[in-house]
Amino acid sequence: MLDSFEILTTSGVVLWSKTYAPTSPSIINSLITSVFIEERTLPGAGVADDISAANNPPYKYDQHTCKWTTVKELGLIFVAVYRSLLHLSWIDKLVDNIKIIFVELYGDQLRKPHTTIVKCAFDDYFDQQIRQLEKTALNRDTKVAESTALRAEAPASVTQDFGNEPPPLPGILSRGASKNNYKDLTSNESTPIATPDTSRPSTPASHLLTGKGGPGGKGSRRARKAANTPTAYASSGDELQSKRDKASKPAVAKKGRKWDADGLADEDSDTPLDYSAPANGATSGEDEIKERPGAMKEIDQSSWGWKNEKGEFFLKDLDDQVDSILASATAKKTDTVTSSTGIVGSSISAIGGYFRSIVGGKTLTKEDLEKPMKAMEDHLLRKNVAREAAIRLCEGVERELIGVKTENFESIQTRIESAMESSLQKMLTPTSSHDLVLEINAIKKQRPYVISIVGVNGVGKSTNLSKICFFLLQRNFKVLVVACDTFRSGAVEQLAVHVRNLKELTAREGTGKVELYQKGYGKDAANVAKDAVTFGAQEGYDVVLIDTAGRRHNDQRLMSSLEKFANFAKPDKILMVGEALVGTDSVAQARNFNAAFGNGRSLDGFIISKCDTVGDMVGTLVSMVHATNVPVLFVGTGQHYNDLRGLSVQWALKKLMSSN
Ligand SMILES: Nc1nc2c(ncn2[C@@H]2O[C@H](COP(=O)(O)OP(=O)(O)OP(=O)(O)O)[C@@H](O)[C@H]2O)c(=O)[nH]1
Repeated sequence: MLDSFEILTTSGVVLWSKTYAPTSPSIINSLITSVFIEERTLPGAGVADDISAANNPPYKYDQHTCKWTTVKELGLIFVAVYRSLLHLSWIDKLVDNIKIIFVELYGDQLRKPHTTIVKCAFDDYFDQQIRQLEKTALNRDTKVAESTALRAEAPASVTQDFGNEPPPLPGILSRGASKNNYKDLTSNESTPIATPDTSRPSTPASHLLTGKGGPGGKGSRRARKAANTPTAYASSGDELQSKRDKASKPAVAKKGRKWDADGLADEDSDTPLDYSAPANGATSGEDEIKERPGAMKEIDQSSWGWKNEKGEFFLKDLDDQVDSILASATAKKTDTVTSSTGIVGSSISAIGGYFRSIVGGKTLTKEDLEKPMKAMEDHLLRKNVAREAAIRLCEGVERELIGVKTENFESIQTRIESAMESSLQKMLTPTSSHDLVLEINAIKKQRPYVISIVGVNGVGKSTNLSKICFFLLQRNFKVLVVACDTFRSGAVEQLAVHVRNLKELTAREGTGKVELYQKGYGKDAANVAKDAVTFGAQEGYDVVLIDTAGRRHNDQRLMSSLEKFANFAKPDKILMVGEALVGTDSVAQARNFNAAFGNGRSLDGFIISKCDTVGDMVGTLVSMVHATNVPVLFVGTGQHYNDLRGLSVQWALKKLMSSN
């Protein structure tokens, strides 16, 4: 458990702080005095070097430990204080990330001479990091728990090996892994800075900073949303809205909506969820939605999208901003490292290290490879690859290596690289061409090309459908977007917002044409899809893009309605969106969706969404392909309409083999 975090200048002025448990000011005062004022030599202390928190020795005082890092150029110190009894595996990452984010946000202001920041609204950014590191720690903990359970069944000689990763340790997780674990003892307001109370008394404040409050001072996205109280959201914003609504209303027992075998709502079972236009026959476009009070009319643009300097729309939130700050800092670091290495570079040395005991001139046997392959399997598990997929990949590598005569350590390492590369390549490379543009052009004169998007709830179906739509619009196609999520309240409006954004982009760029087809809620999705395809053909659309309701892959009833859907809509492509974050469940998700369409119909491809949020842990794409032999066609890399990429096997390989 973290007790407090402070950002202060080397002269002792506190720029920002957050306190979770009361701590004595003398802890940080003592750190400053010992390390920064008296410049006592601590082994490895890096005041002058801006080195990472992990490389600065912890400073211990009165049952507390301080982890810190510095930015010499700006004279800044970042300190986290926690009880020495605890081992917080994520603490160095927190300190380093906070340094990167703070410098990115306020660096320019701090560089200006004679500037004083009166108040800095950094709380949101700090909380975001705590949340994110908590989530990562939780994922790792779950994975290792699974791994440990499986190892318990393994022979005693097989020991658990975490490689370079520290084993999971109690910290945030030991307190229940909930985002409410921390009680903020400071107010919700950011800590005022540079006041006598918050300045460290032991040193002169030579470096007072003033200014307008930095980027955070403009108000967080969340704060703006709350202020605007919008009626519809383009992305998960509607979830926030519903949370606010719930909080402000007295609890009323809610009657469950009943669904029949086709996923249709029993009309009498509950209040209709239809907030869209009255379904008065074949409707297209968002105009009719607008006619309904409280639907689209009052949308405040700041609630659903941002515009960049060119005036282009994109969806963005705090997570996105922080991720891109950290990613660009990592990219700068990686550039320097990788410039002297190959695609995988030194990263594979983590696994190559297991071969050090094998001397040159030996012909490799299965026994020689047993330990290194186990290490490689663990490495892949840490990358979010499901166990059975990791085993299959390792078997491929093992097959290539057995019987190979070793020369020296370097040559084994190169062989592992190429064996793993070819094993991955075999798994990930589609066996037939999937050039969407070619396929659409081939049939567009006769009928529209029909694409439907399926997947579990919240994985990014609508967002990635919109990205595909944007891709098609840029290629001048005429696209009909169909709202077949007739189930979740707000889904139609959400899609309408995407269509409106895309229309605006299209109008500016003068390419393609897009309309929305929707029949509101509670209708049979298969019938809506069929009607939409007929409508699309009549109106000369090139592509019909169908969004569907999210469903749990193990919900028999909702999954069975996919068969009727496929029969009625007759899609040319059924694409499943799988979330990169999903982990081991990916195999079951992929298999169940692949088997749901009946009549020999199966999935045609995956879109792996949210790859930007998992760093190097892109194993989900391997797991899903392994489970089904269905190729990954696209990866989602963010929340902007152009954050969609075709799969590059080299990119996946580099991520999977890196030792981070
Ligand atoms: N960072 C990131 N976020 C994404 C990506 N794709 C989608 N999202 C976000 O994921 C959230 C859910 O996306 P939706 O498109 O609403 O998901 P959905 O599957 O249609 O949701 P349901 O209709 O409720 O099942 C939104 O906040 C999106 O902005 C991606 O590639 N990267």
